Amino acid sequence: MAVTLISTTSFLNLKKPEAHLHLRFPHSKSTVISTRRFAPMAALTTAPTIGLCDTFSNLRKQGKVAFIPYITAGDPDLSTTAEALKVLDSCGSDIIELGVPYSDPLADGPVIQAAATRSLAGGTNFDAITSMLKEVVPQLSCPIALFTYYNPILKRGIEKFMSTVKDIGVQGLVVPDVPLEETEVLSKEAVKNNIELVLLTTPTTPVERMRAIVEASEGFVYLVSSVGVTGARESVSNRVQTLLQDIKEATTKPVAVGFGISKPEHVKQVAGWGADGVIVGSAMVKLLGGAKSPEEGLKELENLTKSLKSALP
Ligand SMILES: O=P(O)(O)OC[C@@H](O)[C@@H](O)c1c[nH]c2ccccc12
Repeated sequence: MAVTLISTTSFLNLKKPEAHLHLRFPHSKSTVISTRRFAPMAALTTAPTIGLCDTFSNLRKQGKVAFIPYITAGDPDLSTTAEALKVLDSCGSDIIELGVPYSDPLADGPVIQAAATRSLAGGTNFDAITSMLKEVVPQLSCPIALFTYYNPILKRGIEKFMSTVKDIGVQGLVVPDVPLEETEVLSKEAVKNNIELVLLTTPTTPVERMRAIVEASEGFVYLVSSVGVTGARESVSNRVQTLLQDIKEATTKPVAVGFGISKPEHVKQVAGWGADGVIVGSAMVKLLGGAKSPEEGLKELENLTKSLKSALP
C-alpha cells in the first residue's frame, strides 16, 4: 500500500512535489521497563536504552507525560554537553533531543541560532559529537533523539550517517527540513538501523497532510505548537488543544508538543490538553549558553529541568 507522504518539508512550507511512500509498519519492539533509571550513575550497565516508542508506552501505563529537553551539542563545549546529558537524564528527562549544530538553521530562533554559531566556532563537528556520545550514551537511562538538519546527513551519506547513529546507541532522529523526495530513502535507512524517524506537523499543515505525516512518523509525532521559529513564548496557543484532538483522531501514536514551552504553567497546560510529551529547547539552551561558567549553566539547567518535570503528571 502506498501513501502520499508529505514529510517534514511541509513543516517548512517549502513548495515541493508530493512523493509516494510505501507504508511501513512501525518496527515492534518488546516493551522493556528500563531498570537503569534507578542505578547510581557510576555503576550503570551498558544495556541498550529502550526506544522512543517504548518510552512513551511505559509512561502511558503509568499515566505520565514525557519530558523532552533539547540542547545544542558543543554549546558551550562538548564536555559540558556530556555533563548536561547526564544532568538532564538524572533529573528525570524521558527522552533527550540533541541538536547537531548547523550553519543555516532556518527553523531556529535567535537563541538556538546563536548556540549553533558558538558551537561551530568552538570547532564542534559530527565526528566529535559521535565520539562524545559513544562515551556518554551507555551512562544514560533515557534514549537520545539526534536532531539535525538534512545537510549534515547528506554530507556524510545517508547510509553511513544512519549506521553511525545506530552504532553509538542513538534511538531517534528528527530532521525538520528533509525534502519530500528524500524522505523515502531516509526512512528506509532509519528502519534498517532500528532508528525511529520522527516527523513534524504544524498548525498550518492541512488535515490530509497531517494524517499522512502521523502515519509515517515513528517514535512519536512532533506537533509544532506555533508558526514561526523556535523560541520561548509568553504563552502557548490554545490552538494546540484542537490540533492535539485532530491528531489523536488520526492516530494512537504518542504526540509530543514543542515550540515556545518554557514555564511550568506551559507544561501543565499542554499536558492537560492531552499531549504525551512536552519538548523544551530554547529555554534550556539559553541557560547553558548564557551562563558565566559551564558549572553555573549546568546548575541552572538542573533547576529548570526539575521545575518543569515536577509540573508534569
Ligand atoms: O526552542 P523551543 O521553542 O522550546 O522549541 C523546541 C525546539 O527547540 C526543538 O525541538 C528544536 C530545535 N531546533 C528545531 C528546529 C525545528 C523544529 C524543532 C526544533
